Amino acid sequence: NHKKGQWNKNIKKDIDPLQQWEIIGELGDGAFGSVYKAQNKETGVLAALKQVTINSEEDLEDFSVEINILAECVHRNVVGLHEAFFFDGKLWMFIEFCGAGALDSIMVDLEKPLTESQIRYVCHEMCVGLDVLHRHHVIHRDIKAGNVLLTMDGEVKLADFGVSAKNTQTHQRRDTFIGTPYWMAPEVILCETLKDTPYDFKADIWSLGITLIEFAQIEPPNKDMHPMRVLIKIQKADPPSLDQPSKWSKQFINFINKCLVKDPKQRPTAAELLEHPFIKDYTDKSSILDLIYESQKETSRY
Ligand SMILES: COc1ccc(Nc2ncnc(-c3cccnc3Nc3cc(NC(=O)c4cccc(C(F)(F)F)c4)ccc3C)n2)cc1
Repeated sequence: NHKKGQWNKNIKKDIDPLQQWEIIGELGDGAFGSVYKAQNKETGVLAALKQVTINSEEDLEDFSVEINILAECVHRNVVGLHEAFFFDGKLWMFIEFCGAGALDSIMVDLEKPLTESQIRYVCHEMCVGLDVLHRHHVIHRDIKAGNVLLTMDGEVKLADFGVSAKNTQTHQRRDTFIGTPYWMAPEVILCETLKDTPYDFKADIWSLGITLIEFAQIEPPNKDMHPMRVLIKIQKADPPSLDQPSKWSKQFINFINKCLVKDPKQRPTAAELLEHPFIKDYTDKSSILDLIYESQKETSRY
């Protein structure tokens, strides 16, 4: 019917994805449907496949936002969309497979935090990825170690498994539920006017600061506190900092302090952070390749 929204050009219609792709495994049960490992029959390329049953036009619009974000923000530091299908009442998203998985699982498997040189490299790559998203008016809104993927050759990619990312252009807000509070910026909790203003992308910069503490200590600050109490504490208390500052460089501590400023107007942009001495021109991936090697040895032990 003519009322149907303009069809999303990034989604292939009425083609059976399993003609081109073969499902070769499961990647655990996600919040939205389940996620599989798939392989392209022709090219051998690996993908993470998410199938979502579409029950309404609104569902389709919601997931179209996600597909449009990925189709628009094509960059080595943002997880890539191979292709998307609408078939058999389901949306099929084939995402480039990142072989080493998410950084929170790596730290949990190895039962240790990242070293400062590993944090410097990952932080640099995350700032480049955030700059790409923010330049496309996309706010991630759930930056944390669990949404940072690593490929086997040490590439760092921003992902969003909770799918809270919001495309300010379409002002379509993803599900209104509050995500995990530990990484949440003060203004996001208070719903201050700054939420929907040119500063709302600054929330990702605060979450980046919290994520750097998570990389250094395996957990974000206040992790053992009840989530509701955390919301109040983030509002009231001074910004968190590293438990053992003497273990870390002055530059690292200074970088975190720059991200964890409560007033979003005073927080730097991702582009400005890329000029900070802690990460400026830092592209040495050797320390993260060691981490991936250790992590693969650890998990292949079973
Ligand atoms: C041992 O465990 C693992 C786990 C994951 C992996 N590798 C991997 N590589 C790529 N994707 C995934 C993945 C895992 C679970 C759920 N979803 C995954 N990818 C995925 C991501 C998305 N969407 C986004 O990441 C996304 C959505 C909105 C915005 C954004 C962003 F703002 F970051 F660009 C990103 C959509 C569909 C899929 C299948 N997992 C390898 C081993």
